Amino acid sequence: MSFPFDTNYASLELLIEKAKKRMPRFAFEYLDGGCNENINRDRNTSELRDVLLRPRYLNNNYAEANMETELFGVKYSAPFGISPVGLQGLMWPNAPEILAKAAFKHNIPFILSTVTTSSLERIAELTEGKAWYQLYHPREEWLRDDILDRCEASGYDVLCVLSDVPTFGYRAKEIRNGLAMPPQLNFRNVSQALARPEWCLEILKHGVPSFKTMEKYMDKNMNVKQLGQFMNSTFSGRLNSDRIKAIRDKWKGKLVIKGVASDEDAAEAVRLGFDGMIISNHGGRQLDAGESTIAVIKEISEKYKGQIKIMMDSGIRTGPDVARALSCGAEFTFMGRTFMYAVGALGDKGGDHIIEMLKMQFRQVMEQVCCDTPEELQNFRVK
Ligand SMILES: Cc1cc2nc3c(=O)[nH]c(=O)nc-3n(C[C@H](O)[C@H](O)[C@H](O)COP(=O)(O)O)c2cc1C
Repeated sequence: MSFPFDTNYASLELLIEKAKKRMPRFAFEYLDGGCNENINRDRNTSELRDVLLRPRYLNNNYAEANMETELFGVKYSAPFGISPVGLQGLMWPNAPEILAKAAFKHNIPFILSTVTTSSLERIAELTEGKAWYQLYHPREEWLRDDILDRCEASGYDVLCVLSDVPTFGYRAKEIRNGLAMPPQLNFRNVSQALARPEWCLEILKHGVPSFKTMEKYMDKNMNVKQLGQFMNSTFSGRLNSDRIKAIRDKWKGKLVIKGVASDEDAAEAVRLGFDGMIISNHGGRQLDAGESTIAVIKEISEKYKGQIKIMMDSGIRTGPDVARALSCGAEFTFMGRTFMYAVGALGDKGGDHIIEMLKMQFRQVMEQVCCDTPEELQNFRVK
């Protein structure tokens, strides 16, 4: 049997091990951490893995697994995509471009974060307008409108508004490492970076990462501390229905809310006219006392199906995890850390590698349970 990925890294555990050796410690901890005691980060995956599927082996009519999944009028090659992640270029230089290119090649959605290190124009160009854009809601209306105009001009069809960062979660390692806002360059960070020569070489090649989409609004001579203050004051503010209505009125494309983690917010998302919602708790990085997303989706998927597209992220790591989430009512899934671990481990090759691996794992689950299409997975869940 031939494998379309590097068999030395045939599991996520192996990729994580490698990424840990190649990324500076502060960057790995930024990626890997949840908040507070990391309880909800771990609960997301452990409760997801309590979901069981029942295989059917004696079926004369089974043809083959078709992973294609339609979402907002686009047929994707698999029911998973790449969640928005901030500061990607700090974790591995050029990471947003590496992942956007891989997503485009494999025909899966890539969501670009407002606070990552490539500009929305560059990613639109690389993906021929197929990427989605995630909006951190700015305090100023003119700034929000300018970003939306840029998204429209660049050809984005799907706008994803983030709801779950009214304030930052308490992330002790980020605070210690100087990555909380305002960020600080300290001796420890510099020595951790110097201990990772491949990362340093890539930084030399691609330049020091910066908030590329936001550069237009920033003073060029800002030092790191001023930059932190700028980001803090620009994005502080809780999302509310007035702010959402203004976006809904202006944005002509599909509108998705990310960060729904309760029945009440799901009802509000439907009422406010969103086309889709991502059941997400930011990978357990915001509310450590929160529920896992699989618990939430089980509760709400039946209730809102058909009224709004229901997607899910947080805690999904593998092909079987994608299948578990779909079996509980998710119509599409996203992953954040999984893709970044792969890029940390394998650099330019990481995006391609992990997508091929996830596809193979997911297809294999479909074949085992004897399921033709992803949406049928619900019929195979052990209740
Ligand atoms: C390091 C890191 C940075 C993130 N930055 C953002 C961001 O800028 N915008 C956003 O909407 N979500 C952000 N998220 C949350 C992800 O979009 C996603 O919800 C989460 O990673 C899903 O959980 P998983 O990592 O367990 O797959 C971030 C997550 C991580 C791990």
